[in-house]
Amino acid sequence: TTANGKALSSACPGHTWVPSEVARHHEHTVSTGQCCSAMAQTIAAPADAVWSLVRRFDNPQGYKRFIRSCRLLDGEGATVGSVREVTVISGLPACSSRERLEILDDERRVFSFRILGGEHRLSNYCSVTTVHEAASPDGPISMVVESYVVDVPAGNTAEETCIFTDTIVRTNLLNLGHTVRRQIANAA
Ligand SMILES: C[C@H](/C=C/[C@]1(O)[C@@]2(C)CO[C@]1(C)CC(=O)C2)CC(=O)O
Repeated sequence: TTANGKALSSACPGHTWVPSEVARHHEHTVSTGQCCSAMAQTIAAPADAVWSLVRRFDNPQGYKRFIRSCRLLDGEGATVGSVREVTVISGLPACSSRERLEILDDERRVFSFRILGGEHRLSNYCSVTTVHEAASPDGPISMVVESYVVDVPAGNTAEETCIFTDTIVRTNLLNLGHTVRRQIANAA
C-alpha cells in the first residue's frame, strides 16, 4: 500500500517532481503496528555532491551526527547485502544498530537500508533516500527525499514514534546539507 504517498507528496514541494520509477521506492507496505513518514530537504548543491555522501553505507558518520562509529560486518559496503554495525553517541535511547544495505542505485540515486537488530527501540526500520536535481537561477539544487517504515514500540503511539523518528531523520538531512556545503566551500 502506498501508505505514505500522501506524506511524500506533502513532503515534496511542487518545484521538484520525483520520477515515478523513483517515487515507487518511497511506497512502503505498512503493516498493522507500524508507522511511516516521508520528508524532503532542499540543498544548494549538485545532486552528485549530495549523492556521494548518501551512498556511503560504510560511512554514515560522514554526515549523521548521532553515529559515533561504523564497521562493516559483511560485504565491503557497496553491494546489496552488506551489513554494518553502528554505535551511537550517548544520550539517545539507543547504543548500537546492525543494518543491511537494501538498495544502492547510482544511476537513479536510490539508497535504502534496513535495521536488523541492535540496542535501540526502532524494530523493523527500513528507510529509502533518493536524491533529485533541479535547475535554479543560482545553479543546480538538490532535493533529498527520505521515507521510512518502522514498528511502533510497545508503550508508544504511532504519532509519538513518528515524532521521534522524524526528528532524527530531519536532523540527518539538515546535517547532510551542512556537510555538502562545507565540502564545496573547502574545495573552492
Ligand atoms: C532513525 C534512523 C536511525 C536511528 C538510530 O541510528 C538508531 C538505529 C540508533 O540510534 C539512532 C541515532 C536513534 C535510534 O533510536 C535508532 C535515522 C538514520 O540514521 O537513518
